[in-house]
Amino acid sequence: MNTKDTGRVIALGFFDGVHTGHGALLSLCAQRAKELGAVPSAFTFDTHPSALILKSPVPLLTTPADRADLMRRYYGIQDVIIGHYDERMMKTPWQDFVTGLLVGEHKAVHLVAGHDFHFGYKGEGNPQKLKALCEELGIGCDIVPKVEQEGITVSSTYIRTLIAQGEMARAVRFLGHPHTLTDTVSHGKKLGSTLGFPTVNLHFPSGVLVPAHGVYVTRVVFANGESRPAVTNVGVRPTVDDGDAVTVEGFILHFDGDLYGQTIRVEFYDYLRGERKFDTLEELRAEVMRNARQTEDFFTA
Ligand SMILES: Cc1cc2nc3c(=O)[nH]c(=O)nc-3n(C[C@H](O)[C@H](O)[C@H](O)COP(=O)(O)O)c2cc1C
Ligand SMILES: Nc1ncnc2c1ncn2[C@@H]1O[C@H](COP(=O)(O)OP(=O)(O)O)[C@@H](O)[C@H]1O
Repeated sequence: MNTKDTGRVIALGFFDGVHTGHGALLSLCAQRAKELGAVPSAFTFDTHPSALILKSPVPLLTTPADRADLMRRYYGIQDVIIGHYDERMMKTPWQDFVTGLLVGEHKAVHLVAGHDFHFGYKGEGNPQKLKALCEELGIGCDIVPKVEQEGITVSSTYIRTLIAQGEMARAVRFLGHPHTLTDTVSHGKKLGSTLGFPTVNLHFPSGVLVPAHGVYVTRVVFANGESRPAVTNVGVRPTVDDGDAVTVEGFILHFDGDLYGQTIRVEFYDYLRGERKFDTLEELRAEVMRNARQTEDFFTA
C-alpha cells in the first residue's frame, strides 16, 4: 500500500477480540482517516505484552490474523500492523515508540488511543503524555473514553471469562460480532460420516482461549465467502476418546463436500449444552441431530 503521500491514522492497542470498546477507537480511526485522506490503520502485537512482562501468558480471544481480519471486516481498517513484541520492544521508551516507530516508520499523521492506554518501557506512556507529544509533533490525537454496556465496562478480560464459562451469547453482545476461530480443516477418526454427521475438525492454537467444553450454535464461513449454519462441539469427546486432547468439530448443515486442507472460519453464536459421555453412539447421534435442529431454529427464528 502506498502511504508515502497520504500517511496513516493509527489506532493503538492490543485489540484482543476486537470488542465494542475497541470498536469505538476503530470507528473513530476510520472516520479520521476519511477526513484526512489517510489510510485507516491499527497497531497490534504478535504476542501479548503480559506474556513477556508477567511470564504468565493470558489465553487470548484471537490470533493476530483473526484480530486483523475482524478489524478489516467490521471497521474498515485497511492496514493492520502486527509488531513483534520482544525484549527490545519492551524496553522501548514510549516517546521512541511514537516518534520512531509510529510517526517515523509507519507515517502516522494522527493517532487514536483509549482512555487507559499505557505503553512503552515500564508503561510510562499514557494518554495525557501522548496527547502532549502529538501536539509537539504537529499530528492529531484522539483519546476515546471507556465504553460501557449493560452497566459493565467492556473489556477483553471480561469477555474471556464469559467464553470460558460458556456464556457465549453474552460474549457475542460485548464483542459486537460472533466469537471467531479461523483454522485449516484436519483429518479426524472418520467416525462422523458413518454416524450420519460428518464433521470438520479444527484446533485452537496454543495461547488461544478454549471456550467451555460443550456444543455451540455456529456458522462456518468458507474461503469464497459463502457460509452455512453448523453445530459445533468443543471438548475431549468422552464417548469416543479417553485422552484429553481438545478438538473443535463442526457438523455443517445442508452441506456435502470435501473440506480437508481448506481454511475456514467458525463463528460462535450461542451455547446449547455441556459435553457428555453417552452410553451408545446411537444416543450421541440422536442428540447431535436434536442440536442440529436447534441450530437451524436459531438462524431461522
Ligand atoms: C454437535 C456435536 C455434538 C457432540 N457432542 C458430543 C458429546 O456430548 N460427547 C462426546 O463424547 N462427543 C460429542 N461429539 C463428538 C463426536 O463424538 C464426534 O464428532 C464423532 O465421534 C466423530 O468423530 P470424528 O470426526 O473424529 O470422526 C459431538 C460432535 C458434534 C458435531
Ligand atoms: N456437512 C458436513 N459437515 C462437515 N464436514 C463435512 C460435511 N460434508 C462433508 N464433509 C467432509 O467430511 C469430512 C468429515 O468426515 P468425518 O467422517 O467426520 O471425518 P473426520 O474424522 O476426518 O472429521 C470433513 O472434513 C469434510 O471434508
